[in-house]
Amino acid sequence: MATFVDHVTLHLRAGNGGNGCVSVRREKFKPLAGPDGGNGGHGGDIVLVADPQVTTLLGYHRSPHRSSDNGGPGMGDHRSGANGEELELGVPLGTVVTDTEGNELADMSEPGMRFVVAPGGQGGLGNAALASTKRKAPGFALLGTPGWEGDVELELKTVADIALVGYPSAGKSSLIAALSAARPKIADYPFTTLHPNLGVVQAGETRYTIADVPGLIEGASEGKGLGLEFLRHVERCSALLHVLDCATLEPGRDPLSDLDVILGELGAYPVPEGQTPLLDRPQLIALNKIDVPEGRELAEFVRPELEQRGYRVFEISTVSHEGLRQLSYALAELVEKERVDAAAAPARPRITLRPQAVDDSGFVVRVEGGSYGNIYRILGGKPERWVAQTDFTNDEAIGFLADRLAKLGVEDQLFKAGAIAGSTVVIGKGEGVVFDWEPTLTSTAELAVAPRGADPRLDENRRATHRTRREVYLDRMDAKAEARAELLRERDAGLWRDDEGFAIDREGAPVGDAAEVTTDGSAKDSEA
Ligand SMILES: Nc1nc2c(ncn2[C@@H]2O[C@H](COP(=O)(O)OP(=O)(O)OP(=O)(O)O)[C@@H](O)[C@H]2O)c(=O)[nH]1
Ligand SMILES: [Mg+2]
Repeated sequence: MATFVDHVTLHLRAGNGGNGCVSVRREKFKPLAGPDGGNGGHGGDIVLVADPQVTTLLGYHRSPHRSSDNGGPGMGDHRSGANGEELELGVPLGTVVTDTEGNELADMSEPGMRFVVAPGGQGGLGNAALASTKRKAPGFALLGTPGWEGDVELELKTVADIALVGYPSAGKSSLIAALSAARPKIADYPFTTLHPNLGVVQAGETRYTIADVPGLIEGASEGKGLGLEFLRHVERCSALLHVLDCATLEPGRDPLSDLDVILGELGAYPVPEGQTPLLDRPQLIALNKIDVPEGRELAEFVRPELEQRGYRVFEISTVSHEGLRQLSYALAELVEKERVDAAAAPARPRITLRPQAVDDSGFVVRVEGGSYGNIYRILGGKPERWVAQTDFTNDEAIGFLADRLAKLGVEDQLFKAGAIAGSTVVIGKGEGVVFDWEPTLTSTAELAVAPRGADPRLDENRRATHRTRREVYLDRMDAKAEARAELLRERDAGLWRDDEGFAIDREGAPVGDAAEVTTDGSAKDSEA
């Protein structure tokens, strides 16, 4: 069974960048002749290309996982790794790309349009490229960054010059089959067509496309029948052809009231901003099934009224092919006019070609409370990429990262946010990379004054100033003096006893048999 797919979720993984290489050139008599590690190659991008040859998203429905090649690693002797090959995915014209939250990323409406949906990772620099006058022989290289990985939604919105609209079984599919090479399913029950069919019509010099859309019923714009789901296909067509059934046997239906219902539904459909409301687009009317005698009578009966309402009306039969030629030429004329108008109209604003504008300039420090105190989270394109590029088993690489972060101003911002030495710092979203922060700034003066309003000195590690220390000293001296005076008073009163509990007489000599052990000092003296 043919499945129609107009909506798929693609799972993408763009190639990772290759790692840079650490290598030192060796020459005869000169074993350390400078760094020569090459750069890693870039990972391949995944690119969506609007391709008129592709008509369906079915291939992506069947295999939604796509990935592009990784970049090759750098090598010694200044050899760079190969770039990963770009993966091009052809999508039909009219494919709208959205992220998983439903934000539109790109509208693949023009043939050949390219959209980098998943950028590949960056290749890491080799140690040759990292050498500078200060760091003549780097013992590290940068890692390649991972390619973009995630899901995007593809939705096919039919783009055609003319959309056929009408009640179920009005003969829309029959008409497209009669006018073009399209062979949709035709049957005598409502909602035979479950997905739009596209047909290409050649009328004289003009070639145009028509879309056969599933039948509309009352309430379609609120989602009744197959309505809402399919009105969005009408949204992308520049003109409408109403197909009205003149031979229906259903009670209570006639071409005029059918038209009013359809117009009501089209009018209630909210088109996206910047697009012409459906009813403001050019419309023609085809009165179908005039091969049936009652049908022809009815068509002739309603025709004047429709013309009075300003429509061009065609009486046709998809069975006998009566009236089809005039209709196809009239449509061609309309399409030509639309094309001229569209060319004259100011160009529509260009659409975004990147998933998000890559904001590489800045970063933010976010303070998050945690069970072990505040966590300082650094978010930003550069810091996050730099972390991904760092080989954390290599101290030199870590030092390089620290220098880069400091140069970007990350340290200053951490101070401002109130971080102190030993604070937990996380770079990146989610788990990120966690550090115990060791400020690399050398000036302690800077350390002390930096966190305005949140001076760590006010908290635990308070260091006494000269003055307070003096005060404390004097206090202590006073207390000592007082204690001594008290002691002397007690001794004078004969109350005082030494540690062992012996009373001491006025001269300071112990009383009784404790003579040898009065004090440590006197015992030592006697030993010596
Ligand atoms: N007698 C006669 N029957 C027709 C004509 N056009 C279509 N039919 C019949 O009407 C029925 C419905 O035709 P479809 O072309 O499937 O109608 P549809 O508008 O595509 O219907 P849905 O896909 O359900 O919306 C079929 O049985 C056709 O054979 C016509 O000009 N004359
Ligand atoms: Mg149909």
